[in-house]
Amino acid sequence: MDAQFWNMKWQKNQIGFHLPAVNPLLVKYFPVLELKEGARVFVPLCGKTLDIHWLLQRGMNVVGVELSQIAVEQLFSELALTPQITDVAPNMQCFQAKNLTIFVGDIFALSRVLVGSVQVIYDRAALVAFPPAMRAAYAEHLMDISGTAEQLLVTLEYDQSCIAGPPFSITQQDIQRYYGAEYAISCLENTSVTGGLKGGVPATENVWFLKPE
Ligand SMILES: C[S@@+](CC[C@H](N)C(=O)[O-])C[C@H]1O[C@@H](n2cnc3c(N)ncnc32)[C@H](O)[C@@H]1O
Repeated sequence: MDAQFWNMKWQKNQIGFHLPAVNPLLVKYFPVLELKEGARVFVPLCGKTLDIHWLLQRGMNVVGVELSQIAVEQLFSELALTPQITDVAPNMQCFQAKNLTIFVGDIFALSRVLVGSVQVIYDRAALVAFPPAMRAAYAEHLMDISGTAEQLLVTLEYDQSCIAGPPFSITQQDIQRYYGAEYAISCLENTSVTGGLKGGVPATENVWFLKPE
């Protein structure tokens, strides 16, 4: 899953991962985060998720990162915001308007200085977007650039031999392996995915709260 793979998905508008409504799991578990108005929420691999609209409406400051410029242009357009665009690093631009800052580029090229201080990470469809070989590096880098901020993390679990990812299946043991040394991990919910994944493969959507220890 390299940049070309994802850029092609956006170019061809093959964005089945993009939900047509705000994720009900975010709405349900947002109170667990106990965020005050103005808190900074980091949304890695944000696409143009409607969850960002919802977080902004709740008075949050949102910082995201996304490879695809198409996605980010659509995000700002759908929010009726005109971004100021600046070059902030080689192959990295920053789109900024009001309480929204989106870095356009590879998350692995993003530094802690650029991200700034964040209270929480909201990871929906980011960890699961990386194949197993890249996942530990993503988890390490995410902790590094966020100062190991607490996380609301949504993952999927299913029989990986039935279909190829993304999204990839992630087990509780995986979460423990990637994050167990730095966070206390609580599972908030396991829900069956209605109709299964891609043609009906039974799957569970898991919601995790990761609190730095
Ligand atoms: C599965 S989608 C999830 C999007 C969003 N979180 C959502 O819930 O709709 C993964 C997104 O991550 C972006 N992406 C993939 N690899 C990336 C990387 N290394 N750095 C930044 N963005 C990346 C893709 O372009 C895609 O929009």
